[in-house]
Amino acid sequence: MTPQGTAENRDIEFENIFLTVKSITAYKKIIRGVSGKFKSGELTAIMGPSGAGKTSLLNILTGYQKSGIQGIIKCSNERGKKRKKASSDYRNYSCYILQDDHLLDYFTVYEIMYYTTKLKIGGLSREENDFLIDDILSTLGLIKQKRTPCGSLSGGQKKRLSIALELIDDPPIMFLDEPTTGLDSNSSRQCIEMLKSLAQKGRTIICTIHQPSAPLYMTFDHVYIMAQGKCIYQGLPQNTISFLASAGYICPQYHNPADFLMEVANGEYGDSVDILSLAKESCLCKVENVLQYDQNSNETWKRDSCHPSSFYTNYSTISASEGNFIKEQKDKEKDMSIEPAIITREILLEDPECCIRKKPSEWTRFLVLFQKQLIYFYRDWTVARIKLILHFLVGIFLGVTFQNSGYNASKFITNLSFFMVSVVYLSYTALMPAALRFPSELKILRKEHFNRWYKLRTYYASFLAADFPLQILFTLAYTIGSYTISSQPLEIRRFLMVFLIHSMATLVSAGIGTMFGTIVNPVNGTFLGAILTAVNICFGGFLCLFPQMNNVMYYLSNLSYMRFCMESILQAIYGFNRGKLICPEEEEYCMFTNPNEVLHEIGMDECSYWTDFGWLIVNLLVFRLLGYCALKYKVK
Ligand SMILES: Nc1ncnc2c1ncn2[C@@H]1O[C@H](COP(=O)(O)OP(=O)(O)OP(=O)(O)O)[C@@H](O)[C@H]1O
Repeated sequence: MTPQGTAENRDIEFENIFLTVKSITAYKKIIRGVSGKFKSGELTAIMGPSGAGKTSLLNILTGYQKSGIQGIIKCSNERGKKRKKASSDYRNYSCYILQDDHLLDYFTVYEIMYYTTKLKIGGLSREENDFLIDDILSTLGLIKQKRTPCGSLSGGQKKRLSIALELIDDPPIMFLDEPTTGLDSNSSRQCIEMLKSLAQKGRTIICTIHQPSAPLYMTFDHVYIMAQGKCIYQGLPQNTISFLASAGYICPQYHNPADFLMEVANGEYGDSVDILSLAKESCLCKVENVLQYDQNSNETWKRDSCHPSSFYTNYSTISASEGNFIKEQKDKEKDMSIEPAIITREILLEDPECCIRKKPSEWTRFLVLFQKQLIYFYRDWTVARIKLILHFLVGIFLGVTFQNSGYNASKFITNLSFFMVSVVYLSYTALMPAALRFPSELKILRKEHFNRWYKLRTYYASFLAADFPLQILFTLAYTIGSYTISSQPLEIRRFLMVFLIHSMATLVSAGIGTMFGTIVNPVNGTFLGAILTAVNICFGGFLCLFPQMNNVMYYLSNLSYMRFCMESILQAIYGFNRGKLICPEEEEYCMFTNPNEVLHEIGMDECSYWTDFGWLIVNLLVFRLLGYCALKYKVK
């Protein structure tokens, strides 16, 4: 139940990892044949100058980066009983805490922990759930902030909360990208000490870090130093200075070894990367050779054998052939296929089921996510309340503007304008927020989905289930005022038919917004959405009447959801045996008093309300499906 001490021991070993990415003009090698081993029970720091490839390596090890990789990653448990598994299984035992903390500001620490526990672990009672939450929050020193909204937490507290969320299902392997970035030295120390205590309980913890202070550097059990996509040192932090000295780089007295290492890696003492990576290679070779003779060797011995004094001798003998070695390495890199290959992952697992807590069903997750969405809508007053009030006020405003147009035969053109304006208003106000919403939530979604909190389709279904009623509520707020004040026929049936089509216009355009906003960036998403809406308006059958459209445009108008909206609304208003329109006494002449003549004049007399409604349903399904596909593509 508790997070402490229950993690399965798993080591991570990787060999000859290469990463090639395609930039705009050419292929670029980011990681150049790195190997290493990160042991369970240890806190490992991946360090190096900016651009060294730390995050790229972490992305490869976590499975976040999937293309352009070559090499082997092995994950084994304590006893190392071999068992092959697919790469997705490897991820089942790890979590990845990204550099930025993507948290929902409107939830308190307890609430976010509560819902995440519900998403990750099935079958817990409320008491068990609360016990687990308190235990984790106490471990991470967040118990006092239990009722604090996430948006009000400090940077360090947010980082700890991100870790706490991933500790809920007690992953044996944890990856953290720069957990101390943005923290002051005291918070950085607390964070690293907390990670170290978690590692001591058997977890494999790997993090990237930028230039730690000297005491912090010595806190790590293992450091892995990178420069220019290569590993230049791996081992105990305490051995760094003597390792560098053996390679000819003498650390000045009282100088932070981590700083000195970075200076060397940055080339401040000449081109050192190849020399150091060669030095490190020879050190490792020596360790491996000796290990072959002594299978019972323990870890301390292994590290000692990597001590520079023993290494130095070895390095001297190899340095004569240094040029050849470096050339060999470069040739090896050239030989690597430019076309990215998929990485081979070999998983060595004892019993994969034993360390996984019971997962909740997707239905349970759906309910939890649905509840979360509703709370979010309720708490962010800009999402629901302000929109509801504005829709109501705008409905009244437009109703007054188009007053009496509903029954007045002399104002039938004005009445057509009223419905066109209504459909356009509802479309724009649904499309724009939808185009902006997912891009802003994509990072949270990506993190949670990557760490297996839920399936994407579960999230999407819960979003739709919470969003649809809200959109329909907004539409109702608009329709009530505008319909009655503009004097449309006061018949429940006709009102409901218009309301239904207004709702469809809202839901279809929100689907278009989601699709565009997800595929391209928010700026382009709103731009494309605005263009599509403008084209749709032209095909609505009012600005350009269908009888006056050429054949090609008329058939193209079948692609416009606004055409179906206008046809069905005008059928609901003027069709279904409506009585004659009133021609006021002050008017000398009314062209049409018969509603059928109005429909005939605009070429909509042969339309069917329910057929048009059916086409709107098709539009809705198509755009929502495309929105889901776009989201899936972006998240993956
Ligand atoms: N998709 C990509 N296309 C082109 N270059 C890339 C791509 N991804 C990473 N790089 C380059 O690879 C190098 C390593 O990037 P990475 O983010 O791994 O570095 P880092 O060591 O984590 O740096 P920092 O400490 O600044 O975060 C950088 O020079 C970066 O510009």
